[in-house]
Amino acid sequence: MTNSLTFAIPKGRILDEALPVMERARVVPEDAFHDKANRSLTFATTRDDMRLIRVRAFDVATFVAHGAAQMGIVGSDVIEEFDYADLYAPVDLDIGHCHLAVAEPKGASATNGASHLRVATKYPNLTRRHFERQGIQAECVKLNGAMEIAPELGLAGRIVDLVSSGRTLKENGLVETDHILDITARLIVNRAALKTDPRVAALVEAFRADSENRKAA
Ligand SMILES: Nc1ncnc2c1ncn2[C@@H]1O[C@H](COP(=O)(O)OP(=O)(O)OP(=O)(O)O)[C@@H](O)[C@H]1O
Ligand SMILES: O=P(O)(O)OC[C@H]1O[C@H](OP(=O)(O)OP(=O)(O)O)[C@H](O)[C@@H]1O
Repeated sequence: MTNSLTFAIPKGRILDEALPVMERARVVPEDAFHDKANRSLTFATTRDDMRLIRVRAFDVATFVAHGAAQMGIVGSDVIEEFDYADLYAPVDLDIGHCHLAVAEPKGASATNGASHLRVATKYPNLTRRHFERQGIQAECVKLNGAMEIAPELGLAGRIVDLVSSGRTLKENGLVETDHILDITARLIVNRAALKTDPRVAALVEAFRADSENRKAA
């Protein structure tokens, strides 16, 4: 067998939408992958030259950028936050729709006139860039989840986080004040692998063709 391809996918919420897209590109995990009790992180696929790894969303980009995985699926939020030069995102998969937003406690108007702000977020780079464009220096407090409780506990006056239905903000007494970035999940590939391994290029074409078929339908 030739050297194996490694395809990285996030373990959380994109997964359900990603699996049918992957299946149409003939990337199909073994049955054990669907067993919630299974603690394995590596899974065989129906291709004997490909395996899947299931990792955290931010780590998908890291594995692919370093060539430890040749390709993967991840939200454009993660791609933009890291901005890895070795990562190429050739196909918008039109799944995992959400947006990145600034939010603050209802009635606070905390950003008015300030030149320096404290912001709780999982996205310090995107946050700093967003506020820099407004001439504001953002001091970021890095959290990995549950950003929405930070203002109430005095950790930061506002948050930058993903919003989909808006329910999490509402149920935590926050309102959106700025829409930063629309987000969808993308196919990502390692640039060197794309140049040197024709199987990677063929898979990119399979995902691209599926995406175009869906757009045309
Ligand atoms: N509310 C949402 N609606 C739609 N897509 C979302 C939403 N929240 C996050 N996403 C997308 O899903 C990705 C997170 O995927 P996932 O839940 O698999 O992450 P994870 O690996 O479980 O994250 P964590 O590191 O928090 O454990 C985000 O990067 C974003 O692209
Ligand atoms: O607008 P909504 O539809 O309410 O979705 C927004 C929530 O979804 C994401 O969290 P997720 O559920 O992925 O959990 P996390 O805190 O572990 O990231 C995000 O961080 C928000 O908390």
